[in-house]
Amino acid sequence: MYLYCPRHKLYSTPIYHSQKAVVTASHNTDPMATYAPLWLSTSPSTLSSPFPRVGRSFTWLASPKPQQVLYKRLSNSRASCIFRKDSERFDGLRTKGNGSKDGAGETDKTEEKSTSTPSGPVSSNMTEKTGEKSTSTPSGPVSSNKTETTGEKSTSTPSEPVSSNKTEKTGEKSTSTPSEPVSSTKTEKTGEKSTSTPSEPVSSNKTEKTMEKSTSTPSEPVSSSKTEKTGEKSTSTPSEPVSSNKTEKVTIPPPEPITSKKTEKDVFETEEKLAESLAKYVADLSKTYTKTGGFFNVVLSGGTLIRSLRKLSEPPYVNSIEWSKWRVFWVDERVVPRDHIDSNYKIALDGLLSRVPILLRNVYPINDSLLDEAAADDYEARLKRLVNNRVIDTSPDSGFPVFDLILLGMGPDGHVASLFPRHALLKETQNWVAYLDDSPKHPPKRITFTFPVINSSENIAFVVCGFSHADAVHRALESGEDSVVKLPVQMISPQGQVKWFLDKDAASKLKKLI
Ligand SMILES: O=C(O)[C@H](O)[C@@H](O)[C@H](O)[C@H](O)COP(=O)(O)O
Repeated sequence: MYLYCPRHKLYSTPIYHSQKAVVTASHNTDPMATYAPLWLSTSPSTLSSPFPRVGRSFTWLASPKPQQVLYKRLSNSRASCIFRKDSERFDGLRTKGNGSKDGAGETDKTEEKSTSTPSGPVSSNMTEKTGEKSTSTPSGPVSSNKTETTGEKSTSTPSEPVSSNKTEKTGEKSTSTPSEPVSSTKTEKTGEKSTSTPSEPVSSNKTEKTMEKSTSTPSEPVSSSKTEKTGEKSTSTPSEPVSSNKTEKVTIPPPEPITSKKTEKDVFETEEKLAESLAKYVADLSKTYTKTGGFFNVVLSGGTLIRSLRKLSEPPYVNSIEWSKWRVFWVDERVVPRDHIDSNYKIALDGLLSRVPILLRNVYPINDSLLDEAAADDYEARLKRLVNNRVIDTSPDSGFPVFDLILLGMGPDGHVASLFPRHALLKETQNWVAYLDDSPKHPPKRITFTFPVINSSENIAFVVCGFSHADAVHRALESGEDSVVKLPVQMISPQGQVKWFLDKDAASKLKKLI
């Protein structure tokens, strides 16, 4: 099923059978503003009845084979339909950039070419391939595809044009079932349901490095438990046509009613077993996001997290993961030179990235020639260029960047990233990246993602080991809404999935294990 705007000869998102849509109001500057799309009951030649007016809802008819999906799923389970000319590529698509020097941290010349660096939250049109239906709960992309528009230049000779208007991701869902945890908890909250089908294994990405064959079998976490919470989620849509000076979008609730955002926690007997399960989780997500050409935008923390990711640099994952499709960012970073012992980039490079065939060009450390606030501003501007070039998704709701996976540690005081208890940055709601020079954890000067960015992530995984974290883990997972002063970790409430990887010590003060 397509939406079609006869006035602008624009096709739109193919819609699945029985989906409902509501046309909301639009900016009159928007080429689609004046007209809601005309429904195509079968193919462009047989247009269905005149299109509904703004504000009315209507049901998609039977669905012919969709061509291209052009919508971004909104965080509250609506998807805004963004049309494109049936014969034209996306405007703003870059031809293959001349790229920049390979190597981590080199400014990507094509990044620089983007004309605008959005000031606040960014909304951008995205290419979306069909998100195939899944029956399972979302852990993979809610629906996020990115047109590859920057010269994502590989360090190896690209076998195909590095940048094209090729779409990169399908809304595929991982079929990952983590190795049986001894305990894991699933908390159901209202959220969004992905509708992608379980992904098939991607072709393995042969690594240039040979590693000893690992004989380890996926680990058995100590315990796991699932609890269900339900809640209403508003999918408010304008009841009245809104004045014509707003952006008109077709908002499409998902084919099925929204379901739950899950918080899972797996507890493992040892850190070794945690590391094995964490590697499988990350590899499964990578497979989901990189299937049929998508990229996997991963965000790392500092601290002991990297050590727990070590299994990714061993077979089978070092060979099976499509590392060339990984892009790596940092949720926080110390404002020190990249080769400094305190640098999270150095920790990750030494502990993981130098051991896997990742393209260093797809690794985005901070610009270590900048100090203080400038380092944060620069990283934020860089992210916005990548968003503008459709390398990173944005949440159509909030305009903040949407990463596929953010891997977080947590301090004993409940800090996450470099967001510390009672710090002013906990209240930051506009900037994507903030600077602080009073970190209670050494070193004092850092940059950090803010909560709006962290909470826009499609998947968040906490990796926490050690008895010293047990109190904060208990407060994060069991203190509920009643705690007067929230720890930073309690302010993590993403639209996507949250999974906790805990060793027994860190989970030792949890009441509900099974
Ligand atoms: O740059 C940092 O320091 C980290 O990003 C920080 O947020 C870390 O993840 C926690 O402090 C947990 O650190 P440990 O895992 O070492 O306890």
